[in-house]
Amino acid sequence: MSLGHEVRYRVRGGAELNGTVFVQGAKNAVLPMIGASLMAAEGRTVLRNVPIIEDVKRAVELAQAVGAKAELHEAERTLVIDASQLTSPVLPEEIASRFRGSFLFVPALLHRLGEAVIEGVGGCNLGSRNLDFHYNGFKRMGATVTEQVSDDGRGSIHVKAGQLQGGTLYLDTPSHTGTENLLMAASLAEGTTLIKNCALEPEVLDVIQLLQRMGARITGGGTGFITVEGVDRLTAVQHTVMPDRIDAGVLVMAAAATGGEISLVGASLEHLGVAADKLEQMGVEFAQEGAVLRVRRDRPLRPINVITDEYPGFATDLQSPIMALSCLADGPSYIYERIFDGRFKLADELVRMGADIEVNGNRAKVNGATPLRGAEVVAHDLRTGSALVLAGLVAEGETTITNGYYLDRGHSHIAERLNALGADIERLV
Ligand SMILES: CC(=O)N[C@H]1[C@@H](OP(=O)(O)OP(=O)(O)OC[C@H]2O[C@@H](n3ccc(=O)[nH]c3=O)[C@H](O)[C@@H]2O)O[C@H](CO)[C@@H](O)[C@@H]1O
Ligand SMILES: C=C(OP(=O)(O)O)C(=O)O
Repeated sequence: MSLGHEVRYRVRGGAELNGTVFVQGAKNAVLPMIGASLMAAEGRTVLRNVPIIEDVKRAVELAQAVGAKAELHEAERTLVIDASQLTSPVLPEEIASRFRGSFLFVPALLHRLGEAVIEGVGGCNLGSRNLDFHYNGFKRMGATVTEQVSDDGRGSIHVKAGQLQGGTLYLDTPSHTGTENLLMAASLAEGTTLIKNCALEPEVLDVIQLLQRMGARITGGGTGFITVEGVDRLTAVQHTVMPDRIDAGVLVMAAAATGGEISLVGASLEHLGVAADKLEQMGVEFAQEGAVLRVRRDRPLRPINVITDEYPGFATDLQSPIMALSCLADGPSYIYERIFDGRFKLADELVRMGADIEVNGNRAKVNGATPLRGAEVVAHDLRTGSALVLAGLVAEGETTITNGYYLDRGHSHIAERLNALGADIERLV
């Protein structure tokens, strides 16, 4: 199977961005929602405002691989899932290893089939990305977790459970997908579950809303302590996926990089958390007008200090884009990456474009402002990809970004949307 790494993006820099752009539905909300929809044993779940991205296409393939009927109606941005006949507990490597969200199918498989076989979990390669919080939680609910190696040396993890039992669970740190997985597991477990140290991300709250609509009894979302009273069954419902705050943040930074004024339909300043404050300090002006966020930057960018943190802290997924933006700010910017230990591969690519960046472990110093020039650069992960698009928008000449599949994993029609604002970007296959 092609990995799609031959996709490239060509960006010609120099244009100011102006106009109106739509923020896509949230990748990190729709993926757990697809997992949740597999818990409904009857009826059809209808998810609206679904982003048309590669991760969603993989999730649809994975839902089909375990026996569900899943139809993605791209023009309507609507996904219809009928999970009445789940037939296989296996998350096959060729699909599951291409996106992190595959692991969010495990609770549904445990409840519906009594087991899940995980042949691989993908996602951006950001250093160590363990799943111990998830496995420990499932075990505390009565599941057994074993690793098996087949004759050809391929490993897989088998999680088995009769009826999962409620109990007291915790996350060592407030893991985003960890919270979602334990919430889903607890929703159909017998008895009451308390989950401590839960993630507060807006996507987690959106997933809770979907689960509640399906009949789950969940309280405490957004507080760090969540209580779930297990129920016997969940019902298929309709839900509209929240807007993607990371997509919104990248679009804000595109306007910040080029200057100009854009209106983001569906963006919420509140969802940007501390990132909004940091961008304001850099010189970006915001005006929230209902569901539309107006963004303008008409003075020189100032340097910034960024520490990534769980929500409402500065989102790690916006760290790469702000590194690119910092190259344009007049003076030294400091970035401290606290969530992932392998998220600075971008620095070398930006240096290739003329940036001056010193990396020391999980800290980086960006010495701005340096003029950027077009170059052939590599997207090492999704957010490196979006950061390089930002750099390409202001670089002199032409930038070619290889490994474009990563961008396609998380941004829907990014070239078309930016071109409508005045950019010059081509997706080359
Ligand atoms: C599909 C999805 O929603 N992806 C998002 C999710 O990833 P994901 O849910 O994988 O990220 P986590 O919040 O779980 O990870 C945060 C930190 O906890 C560590 N950890 C996590 C789980 C575990 O069992 N053991 C462990 O040690 C990780 O290695 C990492 O250092 O949140 C990240 C942090 O906001 C985002 O960058 C990703 O875009
Ligand atoms: C790290 C990311 O995603 P995933 O967890 O799906 O790899 C991301 O969205 O930047």
